[in-house]
Amino acid sequence: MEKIFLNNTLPDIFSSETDLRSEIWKHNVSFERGGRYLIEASSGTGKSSLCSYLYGYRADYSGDILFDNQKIRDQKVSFWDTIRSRHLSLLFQELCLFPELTALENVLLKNNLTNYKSAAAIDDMFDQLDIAGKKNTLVGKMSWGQQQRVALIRSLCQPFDFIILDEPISHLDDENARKMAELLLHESEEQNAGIIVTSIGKHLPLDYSKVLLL
Ligand SMILES: Nc1ncnc2c1ncn2[C@@H]1O[C@H](COP(=O)(O)OP(=O)(O)OP(=O)(O)O)[C@@H](O)[C@H]1O
Repeated sequence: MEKIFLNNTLPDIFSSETDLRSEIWKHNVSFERGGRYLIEASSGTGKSSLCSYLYGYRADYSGDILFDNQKIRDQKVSFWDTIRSRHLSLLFQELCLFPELTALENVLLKNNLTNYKSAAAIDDMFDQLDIAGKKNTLVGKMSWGQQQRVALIRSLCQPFDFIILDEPISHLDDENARKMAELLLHESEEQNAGIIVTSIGKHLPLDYSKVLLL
């Protein structure tokens, strides 16, 4: 996938809104593979809705969203299976890790779908994010900031053309945010992938090619 295109897209819930200041809703917006995009949002402007639309969980919007030239509305489960395992990775704001599994088990669940990363490469990522000692800890017993790092590692354990990160550093200090950005950038450059980050506060420190207000 080379391009994600939003064509006059608007969540149904905002259809009667007369004071939209968004640079995304009701606009034509392109996210290009290889680009780095920051979406700055205030609470309630539809950040989670946008992520749900792009990941195929919801379609309560007007206008269109296209992956390359293909509209994503009404696509079959098999389309989304391929997209989610090979083309688009999402780090959920709520992380969606399994608390009753260890950090490593959570990561392997994803990696086993494509065997994209070797065991050594996964170990390296735990090292780089300073949570090597937590690999065998149950996620339910980890802090939220530690869980955010596990969720990033999991999101990198698949091939992708684009990666979407929904408020990835809300619970991280600057040093850990920097380490996360470094790992993300390295992995994305290897795949020439596009990065889309949302933020309502602290920004993941990247050299963004475009900043858009939601
Ligand atoms: N599953 C849903 N179906 C329909 N409308 C929804 C759904 N979830 C949220 N909304 C509505 O969409 C609007 C935007 O909500 P959304 O959760 O996308 O915002 P957000 O920018 O992510 O907010 P926050 O940063 O506070 O989490 C809200 O008015 C909300 O009521």
